[in-house]
This record gives sequence, C-alpha cells and structure tokens, in this order.
Amino acid sequence: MKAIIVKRVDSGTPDTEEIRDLARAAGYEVVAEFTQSRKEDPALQVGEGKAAEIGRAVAESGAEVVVFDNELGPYQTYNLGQQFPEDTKVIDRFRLILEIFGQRAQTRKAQLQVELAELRYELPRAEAKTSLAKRDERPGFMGLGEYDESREQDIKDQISNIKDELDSIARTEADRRDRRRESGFDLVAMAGYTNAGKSTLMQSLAADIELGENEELHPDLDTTAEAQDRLFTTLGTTTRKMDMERRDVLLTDTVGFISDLPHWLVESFKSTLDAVYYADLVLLVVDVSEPIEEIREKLVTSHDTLYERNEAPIVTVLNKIDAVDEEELREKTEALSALAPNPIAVSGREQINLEGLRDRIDAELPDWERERLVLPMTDNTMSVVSWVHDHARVNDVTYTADEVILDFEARPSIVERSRAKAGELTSAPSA
Ligand SMILES: Nc1nc2c(ncn2[C@@H]2O[C@H](COP(=O)(O)OP(=O)(O)OP(=O)(O)O)[C@@H](O)[C@H]2O)c(=O)[nH]1
Ligand SMILES: [Mg+2]
Repeated sequence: MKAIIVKRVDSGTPDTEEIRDLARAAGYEVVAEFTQSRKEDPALQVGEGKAAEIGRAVAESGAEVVVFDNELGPYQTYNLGQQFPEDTKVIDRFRLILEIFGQRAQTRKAQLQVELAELRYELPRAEAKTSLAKRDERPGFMGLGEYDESREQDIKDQISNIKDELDSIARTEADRRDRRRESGFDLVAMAGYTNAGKSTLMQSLAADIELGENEELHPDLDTTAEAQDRLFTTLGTTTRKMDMERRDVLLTDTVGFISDLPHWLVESFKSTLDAVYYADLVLLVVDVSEPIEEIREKLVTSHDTLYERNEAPIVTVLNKIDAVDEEELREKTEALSALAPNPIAVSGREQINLEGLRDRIDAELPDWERERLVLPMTDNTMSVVSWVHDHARVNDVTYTADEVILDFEARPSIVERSRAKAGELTSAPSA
C-alpha cells in the first residue's frame, strides 16, 4: 500500500526518518513526504494550502494512506479526510504504531494490550463526539457518526474487562518468575530502543534448548527470537536459557522502546516490561553505530522508561561494535560516560566479546554462597539431597552411618531454602 508522510514542527527542520521507518514497518511504501514548519492549524494540523497540496499528491500518486507524524484530533482527522480524494485513510503516528503492534501481536497478552491501547485511543474521541452532539443537539454532527452515549460506556466496560484479564496474566507471570528463581535460575532481561539488536544478541547468547524437555517448566520458551531490520520486530517476550557455565540464567527479550509515546500507549504495554522491571539484572542494549546525539536521546528515553519501576541493576551494552572503529568507539564511550557508566562493548551478530559480556553478567548477579549442611538420616533425607543437587552446584557429599554432609554453592535464596529443609528433617520425628 502506498503512503504519503506528513510532518509539521513548530519551528526548525522536521526530521522524518523515524516516521518513515514506522510506516515501512507497518508495510507501507512511502511515495512522497510533506513537511511544514509553522504553528498547528486547529482544523487541519498543517496549513490550508499544504493540505490542498497533499490532496493533489494523493490523487497523482494513487496513495491510499496519509500518515501524520503529529497527533491528530478527531476533527482534524475528519477535516483532512474531506480535503483528500474519497476513501483516503488519514492516520497519525499513534494509530500507525497501533497498526504495527496489531500486526505483530501473537500472544493473547499482546493482543489484549493492543486492544486496550486502541480503546484508550478511541475513548476521548468518543467523548468528544458525544459532547459535541449534545451541545449542538444535532445527531451525527459533521458526519462524525451517530450521537451515541452508550458507545462511551461500552468502551469503558471493555477497558475494564481487558485490564482484569491482563492482571490475571501478570499474576501468572509473577508466579512463574518465583518458580524459576526457586529452581535456581537468575533472571536477566534485555531492554533497549527498537532495532538496537536485542533479539540478535539473545540468539548469540542463548543455549540451544530442547523444547520438548522444557515445555512444561517454561511454557513461553521459544526456539527463535526473531531478528529483523525493522522497528518493533519483537512484541511479546521470549525467554531462553543462556549458555553460561557457572550459573543457570534465563534471558528474556522484550519489546523495544521508542520516544514520544503518549501516556495511554505506554500504559497499555507496561506489563510487557514486567520481565524487565522484575529481573535480577537488566541489559540495556544500545546501537553504538548510530550518531552520538541519537544514541544519547535513545538512552534518555530508555532510562525514562525504566526509571519509574525498575529495581534491578542495569548494565549498558554497546552493541554493533563491528560497525565502528576503535577510535570512534573510544570517543563515543567517553561522550556517553555520564549516561552509561562502565558499559560493555560487543557485537551480537558478529559474536564479538560475548565472553566478556557473560563474565560481566556473572559478576553483576548476586553472589553464590558456599554452604555446608549436616543432615540427619531420616526417610526424607535423600529427597533433600536430590533437591540440593537440582538447585545448586554440589562440591562434595559425605555419607556417614547417621548423617549426610553436603558441601555446595548456590544463590542466596536457594541456600536459605535448603537450610529450612534441613531444619524440617531435624524437627520431624524420624520413623
Ligand atoms: N552491524 C551489526 N548489525 C547488527 C548487530 N546486531 C544486530 N544487528 C542488526 O540490527 C537489526 C536489528 O536487530 P534486532 O535483533 O531485530 O533488533 P531488536 O533490538 O530486537 O529490535 P526490535 O525487536 O524491533 O526492538 C538487524 O538488521 C540486525 O541484523 C551487530 O552486532 N552488528
Ligand atoms: Mg527484537
């Protein structure tokens, strides 16, 4: 489908790169672009002459869609439609992002989030229609549709139902995180701007897993975290076991960040980032091959998104170092030092310095503790011994006539659990 891009800025030179990328990501072929530097026109967003010019370009090029990078009010959308050839679709940046999300949503959760965002987009528009229709006591004011107050209530009800279902999914996921930690896994999440290379890095770091074996334990484990040079390739989250010698680590790939998202959209997708907010460690992935100013802006957006709720330590990963020379990397690292202290430089695709990254992950995660447990010999002792084998690295086991002595290393939470289990053996009357 052919599309025409429009962007208005109050002053200065409009940059259309991101909106073009977004349009392409939605599957549009961009055939022309129009920019304007002027104050917003309340009726048409752009000036009247510009709107007419765009209308002519639509007719000439056969474009079916006009995409505004600016947010369009309901009346602007309607008025613009009147200016353009019949059946021309007029959408803004946020509708476009919703379209992309709608195309990519594969899981129930992602679909619900897209629906929620669409309803939140629609609600103020339905309210505006109702209030205008009321004021003028004129049904179907300006052809905007039926005077219909029940539509508003309907949207509110749907929003509340979807939120309930999303809450219940979030609880299931929280339980799963708990279970995974109890099974001895550290949880590492990948975050960062869209197209930074998160999914590619994930593939390079992940161990091959046999799905059949893990299906029950990790229902969202996926064989592939798709990587592509387009925005928002990854919408849901994908979790895979990481290839690490010393620890059991689960790595989760998440949706990419983008700037200038309105509140209702961020709000709808927040639970996607739960994997990040509740991780033991966050890898903030940055495309270091981009111009320094762009990297800086994207880092700020990423930190803003994380800031609100994140509790885990953050390691900045400067990715795609294959695309820059040493001198450039040094300069950029230096220039970013305030935003990204002590980053680690890698290439996910070319597999450069992945060992360094693994070591760093290992160093940042909570230290394993060494423990020596003396278990009395009871009917249940062997089940505790096998539990410790499953959850810890056992250095030594000594059996005596009436005791088992375990020497092992594990996550602090696992050491705690094993002590509790040992305590139960001691207090339980032996058969
Ligand atoms: N030069 C270079 N390109 C890379 C590297 N890693 C990834 N890329 C490219 O960057 C593009 C985006 O990669 P993805 O892994 O899909 O990025 P992402 O961060 O998962 O993107 P979203 O899922 O859209 O948020 C692809 O074209 C990759 O081939 C790298 O180390 N070097
Ligand atoms: Mg991705």
